[in-house]
Amino acid sequence: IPKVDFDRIRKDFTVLDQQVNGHPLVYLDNAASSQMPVSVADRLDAYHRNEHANVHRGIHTLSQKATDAFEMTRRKVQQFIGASSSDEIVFTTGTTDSLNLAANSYGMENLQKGDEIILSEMEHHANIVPWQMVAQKTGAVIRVIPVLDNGELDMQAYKELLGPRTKIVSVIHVSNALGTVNPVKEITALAHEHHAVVVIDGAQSVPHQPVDVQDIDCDFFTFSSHKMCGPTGFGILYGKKHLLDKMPPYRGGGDMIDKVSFEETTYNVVPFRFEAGTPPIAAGIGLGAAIDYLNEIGMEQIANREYELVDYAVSRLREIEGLQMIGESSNRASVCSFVFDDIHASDLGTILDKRGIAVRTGHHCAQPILRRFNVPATTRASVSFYNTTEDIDRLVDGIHYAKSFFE
Ligand SMILES: Cc1ncc(COP(=O)(O)O)c(CN[C@@H]2CONC2=O)c1O
Repeated sequence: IPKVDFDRIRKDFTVLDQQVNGHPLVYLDNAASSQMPVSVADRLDAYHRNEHANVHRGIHTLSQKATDAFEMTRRKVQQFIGASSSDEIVFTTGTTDSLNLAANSYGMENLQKGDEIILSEMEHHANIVPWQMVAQKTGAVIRVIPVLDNGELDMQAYKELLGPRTKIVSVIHVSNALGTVNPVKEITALAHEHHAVVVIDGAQSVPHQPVDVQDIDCDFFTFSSHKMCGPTGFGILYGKKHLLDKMPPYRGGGDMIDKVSFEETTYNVVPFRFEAGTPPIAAGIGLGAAIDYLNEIGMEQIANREYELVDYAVSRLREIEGLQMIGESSNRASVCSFVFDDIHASDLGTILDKRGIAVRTGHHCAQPILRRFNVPATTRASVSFYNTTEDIDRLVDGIHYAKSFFE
């Protein structure tokens, strides 16, 4: 496989060419949202300028062309995550929407009082709150897999939590707060031994490594376009066809119906049953362009590049006196989270921004895991394949500069 020239790749991200506060931008907030290559921005521009029309029911040419381009993304997503059919690809507005759909449609239909939903201590709020809402309505109970001191799941505790009342296991693939990559294939196999259904929150895995949902054998898988070089406002719920077929829609309106009368309404087939109203057409086409871009580089190459960068970041950060990494797992993707005893994360983030360095500080919509590590906030640097070791060096220099303020 020819080695990818990532220096040339970086030039595709013109947003990185700017100055921030008089310094060249160093963008290390990719876990929050990735940047968009020129080819995706151009695709969106071309659609808006020359191709826009509403999709699915138009009989005129422009509508058909927009429909073809939009539905092409469904097939691209199917191929990208290794689904067996494009019918298993539901378009949503993002991972949060996808998880709410899984919880409100599959959850509400299949949970009885006393049934158990297993989550983990490191979940993002998008994979906690929808299940709490459904548990309140159904009387189901939420059980939580603890996280070890190194930021990995306590798999022994997980095995002990599994039992005859376990109906759903919903866990994060890669922690957006710690960077830990969880053994989702093993988690799924263990859950299936107890006839539980498995939902994987893949928001932080799909952008950074090859994902094969049939190999994992999970029942549902969710992710967002804006974390994988695509536009915001668009995401995916993958679901095994035999499960989606039995799920009721949880949002009603146009397109998701077959026949409507005031006496009775019948629904469209899967996946359209779950896609009410005019979809974010441009964003869907933009995601298709993002997948083309990622496929051209190759997810293996992207994963290897990012492992190199995150390993370099961890080794350089570890040299800094007083820095405490939160989440020490060697099996990590993209994210480094850290704290200092004597510098609050938001102060550090503000000073880094003054030097053109973009990181995220706070609880990263994962308050339980920060509480577990007894920290109010962390500073999180998250890399993507278009970052460089110079970006990491600038981050480390920026931290030393910030420390000088507090010494
Ligand atoms: C693991 C995980 N799950 C769900 C979500 C929600 O995705 P949407 O916002 O696209 O619905 C995020 C977003 N990550 C947050 C967003 O900002 N910083 C983060 O780490 C996430 O990292």
